[in-house]
Amino acid sequence: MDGAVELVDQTLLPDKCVMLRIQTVAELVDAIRRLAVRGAPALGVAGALGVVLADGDPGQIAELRAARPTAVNLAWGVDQAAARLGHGREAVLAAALRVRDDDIAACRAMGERGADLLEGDRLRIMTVCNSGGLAAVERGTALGVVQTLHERGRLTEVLALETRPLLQGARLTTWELARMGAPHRLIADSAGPYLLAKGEVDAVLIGADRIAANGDTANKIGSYALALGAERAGVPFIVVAPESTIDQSTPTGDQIEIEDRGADEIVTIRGVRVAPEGTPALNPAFDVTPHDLISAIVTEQRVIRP
Ligand SMILES: CSC[C@H]1O[C@H](OP(=O)(O)O)[C@H](O)[C@@H]1O
Repeated sequence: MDGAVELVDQTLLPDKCVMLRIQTVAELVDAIRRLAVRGAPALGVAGALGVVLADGDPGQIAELRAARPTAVNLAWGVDQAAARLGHGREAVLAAALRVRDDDIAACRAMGERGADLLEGDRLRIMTVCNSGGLAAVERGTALGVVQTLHERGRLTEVLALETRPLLQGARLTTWELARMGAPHRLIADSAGPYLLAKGEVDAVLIGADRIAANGDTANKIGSYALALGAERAGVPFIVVAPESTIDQSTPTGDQIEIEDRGADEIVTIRGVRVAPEGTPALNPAFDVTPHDLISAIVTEQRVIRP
């Protein structure tokens, strides 16, 4: 890190792969808020590296830590680096790079553990949003399990929800699956529960933004609907997330703050208005899946049965 944080501007994918060179906390906060960088583990790494850019300024560190509320990883990553502030810039940088390197190792371990957990040699996997390397550093969480299954020759296909309103599935997950050569089809969000009911899916794999102490899990809006559909269809519903996403200080999902991202993302698609001018909208960016609808939580260290 030569005084800058470099990251892919995910708002431009899949059309353009452009690297952003971030040199100030203000630039990083903006990138986080507009989802140029997004995904819980990636936010943790960005937050940790952002503490180096803050150069000890407590106001900038506080603003960085609060840039998005739901993914616990952002605050956790900031805290990991900030804990070394009294030991000089090099110590803070070393802590931030450790967050990055630990995430790389964690995603590979989750991929292995998740693939080992699943039974069957020709698996049809459904997923929502994006939980690949773009949402982490490399390989990702739920999509890291998909990549491991693919590498082991055990993947039939991925059914990826487009993931309205910001289309992380349509734009990012398909882009990552195409790059890894994994067979996939894109579906409308509302087709997910129906295809589960039709027996088209062997397992649902999702990432997570915050896992409460009782296992209730906040993830992209639409996850809860898949959990309900999976439960009724008797299909395993598996959360894949690093230990840093588990928040023991939050007792249940009721205490998880769900980010509301405003009406514009609902009434427009990529800048084109799709509802009458002035249409009011509600835009919770996440929902909470109760622990009793979750078959297993796979981390880099263990499989948890909530
Ligand atoms: C690997 S966890 C990624 C997680 O973050 C996403 O949210 P956003 O795109 O708003 O950052 C989504 O909830 C994914 O499951």
